Amino acid sequence: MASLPNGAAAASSAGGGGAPVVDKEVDFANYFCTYSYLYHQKEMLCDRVRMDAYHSAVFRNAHHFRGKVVLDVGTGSGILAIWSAQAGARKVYAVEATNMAEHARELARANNVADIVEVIQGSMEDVVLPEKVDVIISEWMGYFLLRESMFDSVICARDRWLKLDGVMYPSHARMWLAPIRSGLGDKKMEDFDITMHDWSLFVEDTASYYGVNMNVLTKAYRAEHEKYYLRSSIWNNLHPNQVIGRAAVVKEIDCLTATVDEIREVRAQVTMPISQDMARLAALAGWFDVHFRGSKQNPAAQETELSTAPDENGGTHWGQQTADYISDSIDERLYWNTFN
Ligand SMILES: C[S@@+](CC[C@H](N)C(=O)[O-])C[C@H]1O[C@@H](n2cnc3c(N)ncnc32)[C@H](O)[C@@H]1O
Repeated sequence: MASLPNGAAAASSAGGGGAPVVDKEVDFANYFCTYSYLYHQKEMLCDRVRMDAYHSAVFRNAHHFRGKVVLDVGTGSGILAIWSAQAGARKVYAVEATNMAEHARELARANNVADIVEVIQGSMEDVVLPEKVDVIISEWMGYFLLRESMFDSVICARDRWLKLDGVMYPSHARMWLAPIRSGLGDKKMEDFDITMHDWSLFVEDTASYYGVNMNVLTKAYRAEHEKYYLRSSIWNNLHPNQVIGRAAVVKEIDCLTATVDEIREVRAQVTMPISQDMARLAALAGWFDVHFRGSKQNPAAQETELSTAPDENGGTHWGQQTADYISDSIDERLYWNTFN
């Protein structure tokens, strides 16, 4: 989960927790920082669609967990590790980069699984486990699936620690795009015009009050705001009736075999016929789903799906990412928001 709609990672003054223990670059530090707050973990724990999907996936497939060794990548509050233990795992390594690890430890103790769940505080990339694992479970998905790049850490964990016949939870992921109608594009355009008008007043005032002409910076200011208002996708929670044509899969990922190179860039040629009469194409919306199918050798007894598609019942905290269909650079805007 990313920290805030539209991926704006920010620490809140609410909640406890402390500084992250990993020393990464600045935005990476911000990213980890939010996860050290209980309020933020609670947001994820309150997403019923997300919770129900993982809960069903684990308990309907307890045979994958019974007597097995499990690795939970990014355990956060420890919820997936605790479920794994309750489903019968012999040992669960629960790795968490932030100080949330201490709360996860506390929670495991309070739920009587501390003898099974071993919480390890550290970056997954650096952690050394004493053994290989049968199952890797992780909730690594960001906006439009790849926003946080946490899947890189899962791939790293898989390549280092998963047994050859091991299982990934989730096992598969897909990215979707669909044509939509929305008033958001017009609103963004309006906001952009207001911002530029405000700038011209600022330029006039600075010249008349302080004797310096700022107009030479207008072009740069416009470019900066074009990127913010017009060339980045935004978070949205769409109603299904805003989807005006057929959605298309733009990327399918097998979590057991995917490589970092494979997810570095997503390109697809798709056809999305508009099916609603009189509908104006305003934007494209992107979302994802993941599946829990086990593996070929070790299939799930019951497959589970977690979908973040537009849903009339409110959907998930991931919502959808929308990019206005106003120029030919839509792919660039989705790219920008997904990977930066
Ligand atoms: C989306 S949250 C999921 C938390 C919990 N598993 C759940 O489902 O509620 C991802 C968690 O992974 C942690 N995390 C992300 N990358 C990590 C890494 N490379 N090593 C260790 N922890 C990581 C974050 O700090 C965060 O707590």
